[in-house]
Amino acid sequence: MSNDAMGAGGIARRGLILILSSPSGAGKTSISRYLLQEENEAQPGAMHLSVSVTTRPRRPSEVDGVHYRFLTVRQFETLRDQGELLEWAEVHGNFYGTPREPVEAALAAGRDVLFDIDWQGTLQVLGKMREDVVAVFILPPSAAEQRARLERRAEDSAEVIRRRLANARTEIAHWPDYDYAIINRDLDESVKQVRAILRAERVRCRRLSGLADFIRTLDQELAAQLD
Ligand SMILES: Nc1nc2c(ncn2[C@@H]2O[C@H](COP(=O)(O)OP(=O)(O)O)[C@@H](O)[C@H]2O)c(=O)[nH]1
Ligand SMILES: Nc1ncnc2c1ncn2[C@@H]1O[C@H](COP(=O)(O)OP(=O)(O)O)[C@@H](O)[C@H]1O
Repeated sequence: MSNDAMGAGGIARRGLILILSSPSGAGKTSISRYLLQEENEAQPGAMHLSVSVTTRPRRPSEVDGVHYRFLTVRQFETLRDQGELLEWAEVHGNFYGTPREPVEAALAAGRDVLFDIDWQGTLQVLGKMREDVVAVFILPPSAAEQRARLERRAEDSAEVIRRRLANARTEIAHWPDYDYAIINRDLDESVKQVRAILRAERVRCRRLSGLADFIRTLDQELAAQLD
């Protein structure tokens, strides 16, 4: 495929970067999973997940290379120092970063790319690629529900859960940096809302790289009709 995928009505468009951020336990990983599944069922290959690198320990349910690439601090620093990360941050005492090359390849192939990154990474990507980014903030319905979700997930120690809840206060303060906010009460409803955002953002005029040609042709047709 060329640099641009086909947008609505067969008009070529650029891929976009969809960022989902949330305090831990709000549900962004769950939303991402269903979103990817539904989008790629609707149009195979439409959406690519950016798999981050991290120095945090792997959770029992996670697969290396699928959910994250798990690295030592030394390996992480090498990638970062070689300029291979589009953005990176320290979150909850561990390093996380987005490998640059797979993102560039996906966008160049006209695919949309999903990022699950925190507010620090979001600011870096906004600084570099604002026009391509749609940033969505996912929030839990309440602090009690957020804690209950982290406890039900049962993949982190009590100490790790405490730290994540403490960091949530800093994270939610960054809501003004985002384009959209979703309160994740019902998972299906939240996935629907993200898909509605995507649907609209895909037909933003500035993403429709084929629009100028389409309008030129339309204008010529109109002129010919009036001759
Ligand atoms: N800046 C940045 N943040 C990331 C990246 N990958 C994950 N994160 C964020 O790091 C935080 C912790 O993620 P994780 O350890 O998976 O815990 P969870 O949020 O409780 O599922 C979340 O806010 C993620 O969005 C990345 O590549 N860059
Ligand atoms: N809308 C929801 N209602 C109830 N439980 C949810 C909802 N969304 C996610 N969960 C559950 O809450 C826990 C945390 O969700 P997860 O997607 O891992 O959050 P995050 O990636 O934001 O840390 C998981 O056990 C998940 O199944």
